[in-house]
Parts: sequence; C-alpha cells; structure tokens
Amino acid sequence: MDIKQIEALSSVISSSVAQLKQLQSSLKTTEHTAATTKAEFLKPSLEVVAAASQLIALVRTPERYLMDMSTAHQLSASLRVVVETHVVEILRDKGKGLKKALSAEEIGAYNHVNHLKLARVLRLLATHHVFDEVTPNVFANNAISNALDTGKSLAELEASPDEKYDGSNGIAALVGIFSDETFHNAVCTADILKDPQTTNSFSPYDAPFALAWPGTRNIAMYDWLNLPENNYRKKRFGMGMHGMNSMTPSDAILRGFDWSSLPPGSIVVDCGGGVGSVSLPIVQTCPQIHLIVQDTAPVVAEGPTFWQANQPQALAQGRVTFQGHNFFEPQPAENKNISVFLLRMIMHNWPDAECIKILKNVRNSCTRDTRIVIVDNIMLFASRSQEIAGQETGTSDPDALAPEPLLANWGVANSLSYKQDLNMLSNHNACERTVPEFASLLSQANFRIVEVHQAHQSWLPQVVAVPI
Ligand SMILES: C[S@@+](CC[C@H](N)C(=O)[O-])C[C@H]1O[C@@H](n2cnc3c(N)ncnc32)[C@H](O)[C@@H]1O
Repeated sequence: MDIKQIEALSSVISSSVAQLKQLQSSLKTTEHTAATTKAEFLKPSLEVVAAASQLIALVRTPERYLMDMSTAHQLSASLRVVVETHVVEILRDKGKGLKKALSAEEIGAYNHVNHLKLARVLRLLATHHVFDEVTPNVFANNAISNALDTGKSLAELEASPDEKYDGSNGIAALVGIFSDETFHNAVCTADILKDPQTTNSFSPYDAPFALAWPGTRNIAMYDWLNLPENNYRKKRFGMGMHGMNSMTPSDAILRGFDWSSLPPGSIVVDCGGGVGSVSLPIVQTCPQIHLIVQDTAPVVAEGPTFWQANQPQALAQGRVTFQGHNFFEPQPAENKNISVFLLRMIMHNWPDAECIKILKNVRNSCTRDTRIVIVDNIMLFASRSQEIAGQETGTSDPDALAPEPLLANWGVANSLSYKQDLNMLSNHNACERTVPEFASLLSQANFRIVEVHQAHQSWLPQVVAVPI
C-alpha cells in the first residue's frame, strides 16, 4: 500500500474540509444543497471528492474495487425504478411522521410495485446515500433523493404520465434518460467496438444505439426520438436538457463570450437550441439582441410555450423567433448578417464529418464579423502532461488542472465529463473534444479560434471562433 500517497490524499481532504467548515460557518443553514451550489464551495468540494475517491482506489483491494465498478449498473437500474414509479413523490405526499417515512409495503400500495423487490432496490440506493432506511424496510427521502422530485402531485403524475417531467427541475428526466436510453445503448458499446465492421466506423448509424433497440439500424438517435411513438422520450429528453442546465448557474451562458458587446440590432442564432432555454439569459440581459431559436420542427414547436412562461415580453415584442431547421441543410436564406451562431452541446452529439457539415453550413452564411460560440465540455487528459508530442497543448489554462497529488483532470470529481464522452459514443458515435480537436474541426470549416473560456469543472466552457 502506498502510505505516502494515502497520507498526501488525506491531508488534501483535511485541508479542504477545514475550508468547507469555515465557509459553512458563514451560512445560516446546514442544508446540503444550499452549501454545495455556492461558487466558493466548489473548489474545496471538488478536492474532497477527487481525493476521497483516489483514496478509496488505493485502500480497497483491486478485486473489490473492480467488483464495485462492474456492478455499478445496478445503481442506474435502481434509479430508473424509483423515477418511473414515483417513489420520491409518494414519500413526499404520503410519508408519515417527522421524517415522512413509509414502509416498502406502504409505498408499493401506491405504485403497485412488489414491496419485497422494491425494498431491495431502495436499500441499494440507501446504501449509496440516496434515501434513508430509517428502520428496517422503512424509507424516507433525503437531500439527494429530494433532487429527483418532479414537484407533481400523485394525481397529476397518474393523470398525464407523458407530461410528468414538465415544469420540474429536469433532474428526474435526466436520470430517466441516463438510466434508460443511454443505459440500453451503453450495453452494446463492447459489441460495436469488437465488430471489425463497426469498430473503425464514425458513422452516426454505427453507434451502439443501432444495436440497442429494435429497428434502429438505419436511424440516428435524434430522428428516432422525433418518431411519434417516442413522444414521451422526446419530451423527457427536452426536460433532461433543462435538468443538465439546472445544475449550472442560470447565467452560465453569460460567463464567457461578452454578449453585451454586440451592437444594437444584433441577431443571435441558437442552432439546435431546443426551446431556447439556454439563450434566455442573453435575451434577458441584452435588450439589443434579437434571438432566433433553431431546432428540428417538432422540438422548436414547443418553444413559444416555454417563452410564454418565462419571458412573455420578448415573445410579444418579436425579440425571440423560432425556425424549424435541419442544420445539415444550408442556413435559411433570410438568415443574413448574423452576429453570432451559438452551438451549445451540439458538436458533442456528432462525429467529426457531421460536425464539419454543420459548421460549413454556418460558415456559408457568415459575414466577416460573425462569431461562432461553441459551448461544450473541453476534455483534459488524466495524465499530468497535457502535451502530445508534435501537437499543440490540450489546455491553454494551467488553472484548469487539479493540483498534485490529485489526478490532473480532477479524477472522479470530473467523471461526468468522461461518462458524457462515452454517452455520446453510445448514443451517437460522437465524442467530447480537447481544444486541439476543436481547432482542427473548426479549421476544416474555415474558422479559427480566438477565445477559449475554461469553466473549471463548474459550467460548460466556451470556444469562440471567427471566419478565416
Ligand atoms: C444536446 S441537445 C442541446 C440543446 C441546447 N442547445 C442546449 O444546450 O440545451 C441537442 C439539440 O440538437 C437538436 N438537433 C438534433 N439534430 C438536429 C438537426 N438535424 N437539426 C437541428 N437541430 C437538431 C436536438 O433536437 C437537440 O435539441
């Protein structure tokens, strides 16, 4: 056992915990979420998570460690059970006593899940700190399970199951996507990677998704989500994107490119913008900007409802408009003199060839003054060195790296980025990218990078490029 390394990691934990204690003393509440969402808690929290997980890898036997990892799918599967059978809402509305607890049998009477099986699902989750098992077979929500609450009453959930995620924070929807569609797809990753026919293919039709569902051999996942029979999944996907955004500061899009520098009358096109929820803060804070939300027709059709609920004035004044558009086609002819094309979480959905097609279509309607703003994960290598011989450096910002003895990419504290990278592989045969990979993509569509805004593991970084 590497005792020196273990001691170094435990001293990172002790000093970060001391910082958290000091910060906590300035807060009036001990509530878990109140603290962890505050910006100043971010670095010490990251350090504790990174160091503690690195420590576990050192002190656990390798065999135990591998068993824990290879059985982790049961966590996803169990989360899907509780999200789809409304356990959190049942405990919230029907729970008894101070802790609002119910036995598995009582929960099962509401959601019709066999209580003996449900208790085992809930116990695995409670063992991983999601729910409390307050007495044998009796469970209550805790801070972590509460984040899965859709906010809907049981009557609403039963009356319109397709709408169940609407109006919520989107976390249950995101967990639903990860533990259902993405989980199914990931099961087939090894089959696609081992098959000589598909291993070297970067076609979106050769994603593990193609093997995971009946009839998905020749359809990309987004087109499949838009099929009428997948309406429930499409809605859940839209709310899941909202969930992803709800985990970052609401003004994250403003922390990078300077939107306020755009002159009056500037037009911003949010390509693949969903309903436009991400660009809402741009419209709210920059009255000089007109926003066009572009996405496939079925998705953008939901846009006016979102804006009516969140910024009705912009809708009434025509400051936000909607375009059903396929970004593999040339930009609509009326899109002239566009100041900025925003592409948030778009590049990571597509293999290089498709990204270049999307970028070229954008490039063809750029003027000399147009900017493109790409918002996506920027990947770091796990090694301390971020250089590949003969290539430009992977990160221009040394502050993006974790201090030693932590893994340079923040290890498990940053694992969602790496899981998302593989989610992109299993869903779309796509990937998250490093700065040099973005530079290469962009140059093939005649753009060059002028700004990189790192986000230090807290919101999505931005890459700003201009036409060459
Ligand atoms: C990962 S989501 C990102 C949504 C939004 N930009 C955000 O950051 O929350 C990708 C978006 O691309 C859209 N999309 C997929 N294929 C498209 C296409 N061919 N043309 C236009 N939009 C497309 C999807 O409907 C979806 O809204």
